Amino acid sequence: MFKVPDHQVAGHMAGAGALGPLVDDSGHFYKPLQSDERGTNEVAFYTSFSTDTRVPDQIRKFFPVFHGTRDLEASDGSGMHPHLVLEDIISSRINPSILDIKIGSSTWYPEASEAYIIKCLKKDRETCSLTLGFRISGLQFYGSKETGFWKPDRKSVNSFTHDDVRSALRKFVSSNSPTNSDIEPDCSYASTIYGGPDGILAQLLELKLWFEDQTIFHFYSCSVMMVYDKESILKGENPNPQIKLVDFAHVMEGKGVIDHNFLGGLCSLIKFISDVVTDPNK
Ligand SMILES: Nc1ncnc2c1ncn2[C@@H]1O[C@H](COP(=O)(O)OP(=O)(O)OP(=O)(O)O)[C@@H](O)[C@H]1O
Ligand SMILES: O=P(O)(O)O[C@@H]1[C@H](O)[C@H](O)[C@@H](OP(=O)(O)O)[C@H](OP(=O)(O)O)[C@H]1O
Repeated sequence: MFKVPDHQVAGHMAGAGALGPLVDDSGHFYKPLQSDERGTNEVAFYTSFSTDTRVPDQIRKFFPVFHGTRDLEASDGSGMHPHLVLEDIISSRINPSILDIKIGSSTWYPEASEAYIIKCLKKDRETCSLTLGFRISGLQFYGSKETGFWKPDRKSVNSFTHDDVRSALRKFVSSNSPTNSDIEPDCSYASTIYGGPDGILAQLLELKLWFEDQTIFHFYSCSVMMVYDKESILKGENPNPQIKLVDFAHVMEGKGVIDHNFLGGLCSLIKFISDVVTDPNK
């Protein structure tokens, strides 16, 4: 039985007459192929990535597992449509806190059309991408049974300033309510979620090491998803903080050159997160 995902935070969403992803009970996430070259490009990326022996095994855990493509009844009611069949990186979690962070100061690739470059550059300028090297694309933070989720709409997230980004990265790991802007985030989960040998910072640093070396792919407009279960912390269980890369519609060949656009953004994100870990009371 296919349904609209409960916890999607960004991107094209399924809805009345809108084409968007679906999930089922088997732990799969079905992303409809976008009708232009974005769809075929994303399939080509997953196909080549999953068979490329140059990709180290320990790096594969940062990508959703790819199970090919499948024709499904599209969410917009337009009939059968091809979908990427991906590992659902969220569905096994209860009340997950999620951040979708689009990496790179430039979301457009050099070979793109003038019209596409203009569209992306406008967005990169209006958001934090150009100045920070990344922008928050979407988020949902779990507060408690009483407050539920903080899930600001797309327009508010796109207008985040540097201070808003800093504050969001603190709220993500705080025990107090994310919805109440008068309360200073306490960052009391910073060491559990960001820090430690299995924390988000360690994972980002491992990914960075690969990006310092790999010249196979250039990941334009790709996101790092960060996710954990806040309720598990409250129960004294492992909140299982994880990063995963998603959205490969604009991955280009690296042609022997490092992906300095992605690497720069990743370094900037790492610095923001290390600041929270080093000085949670700032
Ligand atoms: N494998 C996955 N498992 C679970 N959720 C996912 C997965 N991939 C993506 N998502 C959810 O869907 C959202 C959008 O994903 P993605 O960026 O791939 O879509 P898109 O429509 O191409 O986005 P955009 O409009 O930014 O290009 C993510 O923010 C996340 O909430
Ligand atoms: O950041 P927002 O406000 O969610 O805006 C979307 C975002 O910039 C996507 O990256 C873009 O898809 P591409 O990267 O694939 O171009 C999409 O274009 P679209 O509406 O033309 O699909 C935008 O709507």
